[in-house]
Amino acid sequence: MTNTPFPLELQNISCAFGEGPRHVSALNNVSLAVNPGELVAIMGPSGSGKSTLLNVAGLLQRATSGHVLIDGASASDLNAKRAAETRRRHIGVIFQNYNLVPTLTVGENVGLPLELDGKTDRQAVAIALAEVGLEGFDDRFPEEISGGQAQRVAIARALIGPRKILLADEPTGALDTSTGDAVLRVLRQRIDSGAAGLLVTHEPRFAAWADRTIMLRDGEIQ
Ligand SMILES: Nc1ncnc2c1ncn2[C@@H]1O[C@H](COP(=O)(O)OP(=O)(O)OP(=O)(O)O)[C@@H](O)[C@H]1O
Repeated sequence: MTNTPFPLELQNISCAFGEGPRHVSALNNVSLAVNPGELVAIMGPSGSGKSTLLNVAGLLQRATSGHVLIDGASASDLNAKRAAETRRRHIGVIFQNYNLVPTLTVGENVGLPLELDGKTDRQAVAIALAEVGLEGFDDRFPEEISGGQAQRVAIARALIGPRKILLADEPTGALDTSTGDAVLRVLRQRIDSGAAGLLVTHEPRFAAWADRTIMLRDGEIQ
């Protein structure tokens, strides 16, 4: 019998920045496996390595040592182009800052991951925008919407297409309580339909949406 691989697995990840007196060990031998349909909250004090862990899992930051496995295949040594392709096809990342492209409309921003893969799909864009409560916003530009709406556009962009891994770094930061809950509900629905997720949050109230919580301290799982 073969074991089904985890959608996302981190094996013995260490990540250091800087040299000499500027050396910082952000992550120290962190291992974590996430099942399909599982949302794992990552909590811990400021500077404990939460964002670094998310960036390594999202192939945005290379670990100093250890492996990132996606569906059992090593993704740690991909070059930048292959890492970007893998991210676009399999991983949705919601950043603390929204990273919307100012010269593209809301609809174009949301559809960008599909567009880059040559798969324009206006219907998928409309569905993703409706999921975050922004139907009809397609033709607005980022400067014409509020901070909370921009955050929801970024979430729609992260959710579009069949992403098997969803990574969210304080996704509720700029949102009022009820909109924050609505966003978590959308994330939770995607997880319940089979995606694997990591959610960095400072708020126990939002961590309560996760199936389990890991605590980081000084780059180590407690
Ligand atoms: N690019 C970088 N260069 C140098 N040091 C970095 C870099 N990125 C992170 N660090 C350091 O690594 C450690 C972990 O940072 P990280 O951003 O992962 O923490 P965090 O838990 O997400 O913090 P916060 O809750 O404040 O966002 C910190 O000491 C930080 O200063």
